[in-house]
Amino acid sequence: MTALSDAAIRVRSALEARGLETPMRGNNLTLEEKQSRITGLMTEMMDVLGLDLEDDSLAETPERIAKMYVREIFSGLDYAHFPKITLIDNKMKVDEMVQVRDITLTSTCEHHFVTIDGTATVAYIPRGKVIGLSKINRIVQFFARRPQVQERLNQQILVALQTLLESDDVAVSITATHYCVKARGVMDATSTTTTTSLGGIFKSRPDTRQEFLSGVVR
Ligand SMILES: Nc1nc2c(ncn2[C@@H]2O[C@H](COP(=O)(O)OP(=O)(O)OP(=O)(O)O)[C@@H](O)[C@H]2O)c(=O)[nH]1
Ligand SMILES: [Zn+2]
Repeated sequence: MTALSDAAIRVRSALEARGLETPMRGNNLTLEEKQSRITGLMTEMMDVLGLDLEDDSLAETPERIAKMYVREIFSGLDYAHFPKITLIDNKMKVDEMVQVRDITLTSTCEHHFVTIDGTATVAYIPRGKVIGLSKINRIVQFFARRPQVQERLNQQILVALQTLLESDDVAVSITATHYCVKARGVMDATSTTTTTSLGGIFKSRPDTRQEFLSGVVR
């Protein structure tokens, strides 16, 4: 088993303490065991649907789906995949907002297991440390690679960054299309959902809040 990084352990504890962790019971299965179990279950599901698993196009679908779940779209359930975090001392004494806009976000709705397709905007006010820019995108991706509801995803990214930066002054907003709304059910092809979580002075100071939100709403 891979040892978890200090960053991963601290982020997981912070989420647990706030009741924001994804509901997980965990188990001792290895990646290979998970893949093999899901392959069997997908084979059964396709069989129940009456599909011909001997067809050359369908034969490997159960295995493909299992690999996709475990190693790609649900890989964020395992903190062994938490990104390596680079923090540097704020020697340049930045004290204004750093804002990263339009971070690509692809997640999966936990109610229907279909795609959530959107973007995230993240901002923070540097205190003692500055975080490597790409690490913000990687943290967004890590939590997106779980079955999610957008509200929890938004909060998990916020708390992860607050924990790593040791500062409350972080803001996160996500705008996304839910394919469970667009491609089935209510079949609304145009609506998008925006969620926002504000911490520290983003919440308490109207001008800071406004500066962040003006970068989100175009
Ligand atoms: N708050 C929230 N709701 C979500 C999210 N993703 C999907 N949902 C909603 O979860 C709800 C599940 O409702 P149910 O009535 O159990 O499911 P359903 O019968 O498939 O409902 P319809 O989607 O209305 O057909 C739906 O209203 C979805 O739109 C999300 O990220 N946040
Ligand atoms: Zn859904």
